[in-house]
Amino acid sequence: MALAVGMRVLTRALLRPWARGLRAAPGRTGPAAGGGDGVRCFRSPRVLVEPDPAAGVAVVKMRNPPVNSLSLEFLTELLISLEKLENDKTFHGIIITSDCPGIFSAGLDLTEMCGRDPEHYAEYWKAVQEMWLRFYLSNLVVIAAINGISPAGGCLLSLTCDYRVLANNPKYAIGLNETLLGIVAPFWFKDTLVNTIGHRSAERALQLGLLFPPAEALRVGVVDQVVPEDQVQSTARSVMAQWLDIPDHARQLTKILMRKPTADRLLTERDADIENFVRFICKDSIQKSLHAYLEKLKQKKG
Ligand SMILES: CC/C=C\C/C=C\CCCC/C=C/C(=O)SCCNC(=O)CCNC(=O)[C@H](O)C(C)(C)COP(=O)(O)OP(=O)(O)OC[C@H]1O[C@@H](n2cnc3c(N)ncnc32)[C@H](O)[C@@H]1OP(=O)(O)O
Repeated sequence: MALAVGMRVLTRALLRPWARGLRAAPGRTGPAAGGGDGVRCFRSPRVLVEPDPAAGVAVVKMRNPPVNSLSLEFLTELLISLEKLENDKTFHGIIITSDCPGIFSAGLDLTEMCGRDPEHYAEYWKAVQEMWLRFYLSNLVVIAAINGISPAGGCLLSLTCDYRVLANNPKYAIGLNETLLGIVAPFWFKDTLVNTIGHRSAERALQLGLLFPPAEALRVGVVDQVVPEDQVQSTARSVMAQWLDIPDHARQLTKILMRKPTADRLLTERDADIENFVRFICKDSIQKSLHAYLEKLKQKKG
């Protein structure tokens, strides 16, 4: 228990000033209808939290249209929602899913990594690290109900969860496809994938930038279950019930035992990782590839 408490104190201490600022800002987040049972539901412009207090579960819906790209503001709102749910003893599990049809998350927001200054890149990267740390080490059971395509950072967010349910739709794919953009998945992205699918499969997937369609994602282990699209949420709910049957303290400590060594690697190298990112992303060649990639996305529309 002391270990679990220690980890929570540590991760809380890591909450960035940008998050503290936003938390204090009136009107950005606030209590909304949660029923007459005293349970509060928190909303923010890009995150909709639907609480089910009787089950001890909240559904966190990402709604940052058009593609749920993980912008600085969106990451901040996600972290604040997670923290509020963790601090509310009513909740033992969350289901993270998308409110944008066909897209779970398009990953990191490319516009945060293009044409900005080094200070911005550093701030953004710290927020990405924070998202990974907070979700990966959350004391809650976190289940991803993946109802759309989930490349790169979207896949990373799913990989932080305890269980992944993917909709069986041939248009959906999931994976760390960074090399296709000419960029390199950082060591903690890689570690998370290795912990999920093993070294050999991760090496192949990372070098080739593979985006796995549902059947392959299940075969390689990037997801735990593939179900018809209309059963993603209900499956996530029944899996959640099974996880919540386990005594919470034993499950939480086991989670920390499994994940702490991976998280510690980033925690001890956090500043160096930010410096590496800023150095890498500021390179002319990288900026050119990212600009070209964004242009290609825009031109796709015709
Ligand atoms: C040595 C190493 C040291 C340090 C580390 C250094 C490196 C960096 C590591 C960085 C890791 C990066 C992780 C990432 O997540 S990068 C992002 C990867 N994401 C993708 O490749 C997905 C891109 N998007 C798509 O493929 C499609 O948009 C998608 C999701 C299939 C949806 O398709 P569709 O419905 O047709 O929608 P559009 O393509 O038309 O897109 C609509 C609109 O959204 C914009 N957009 C899409 N994706 C992003 C994004 N990730 N960020 C920002 N904006 C995005 C797109 O441009 C369109 O904009 P418009 O203005 O035209 O409406």
